[in-house]
Amino acid sequence: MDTAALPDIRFTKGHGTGNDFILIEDPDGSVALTPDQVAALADRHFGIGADGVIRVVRSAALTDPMAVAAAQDGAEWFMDYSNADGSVAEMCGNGVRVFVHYLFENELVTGTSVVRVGTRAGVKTVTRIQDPYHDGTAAWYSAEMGNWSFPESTDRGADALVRIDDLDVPRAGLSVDMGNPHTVVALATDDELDGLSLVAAPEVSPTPQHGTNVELIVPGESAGEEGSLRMRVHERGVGETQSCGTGSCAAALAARFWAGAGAPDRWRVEVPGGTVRVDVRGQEVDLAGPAALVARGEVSRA
Ligand SMILES: N[C@@H](CCC[C@H](N)C(=O)O)C(=O)O
Repeated sequence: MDTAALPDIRFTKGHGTGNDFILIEDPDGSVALTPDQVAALADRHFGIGADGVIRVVRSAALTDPMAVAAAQDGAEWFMDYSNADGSVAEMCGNGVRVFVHYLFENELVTGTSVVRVGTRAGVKTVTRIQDPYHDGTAAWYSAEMGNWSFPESTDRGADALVRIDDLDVPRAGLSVDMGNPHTVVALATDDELDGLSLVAAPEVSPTPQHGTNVELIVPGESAGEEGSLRMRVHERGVGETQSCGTGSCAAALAARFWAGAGAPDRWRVEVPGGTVRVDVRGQEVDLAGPAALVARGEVSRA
């Protein structure tokens, strides 16, 4: 990492199901990193390494229209999220849980278990909850992710063709708008999912104007009212990651759509980095999962 290109900054490293982030606390909005600086920090060989960089900043300190709207809506804190390549994304489902965990652990918010967070995809309400799947000590949060949508053509169940290394023929994909763009592809077996290389970005046609995250899923057995699926993901602006929160929501919505009438509204999503839970509530969706902070440090030219 060329530290000369970076301001002196303190950082915290955190993750949600292995989707890892560098958090920079900047309450007054004085640390505006360039895309190159974000990419330098996130570089796994020459930097700290992360899937994304999150600035923890007061909504009122920014001029971004979404931050201005968040401040007017009473959301004190804004999640300023960038992908590892320095591109800005609208939303990060794992990131918003880690963000709220950071606020609590650093006493930037006290006396409540519910926080409303400004994001580029609108204000999200995040609540600390009990881990529904394990008896461990992991901190879990549920985020109201807001509205989702399929494209208008979805009555056919697919609206894109996706070419993936190691698969001979393109597969049908379903686009899901979670505030950020997703394309979900169902595969037939666990072996097919596990055997794929996701080093290269899957090619999606027609090419989405702003790119897309691509989720590969294998739906599993339902347990009572809860469906299940396994997922791997290639994230826009990052590459393959251990988990994607908005991607898990998109995957559950696609699996539920493909399963047809009577499909469950609750889905357990197994990703390489752990387990998250998705609840569909009509045109809205909630995402629950763990959040952890693992290290603190300082980037310094001294
Ligand atoms: N990992 C995130 C999604 C981050 C943004 C994504 N790469 C994009 O460009 O849309 C999540 O947990 O949702």
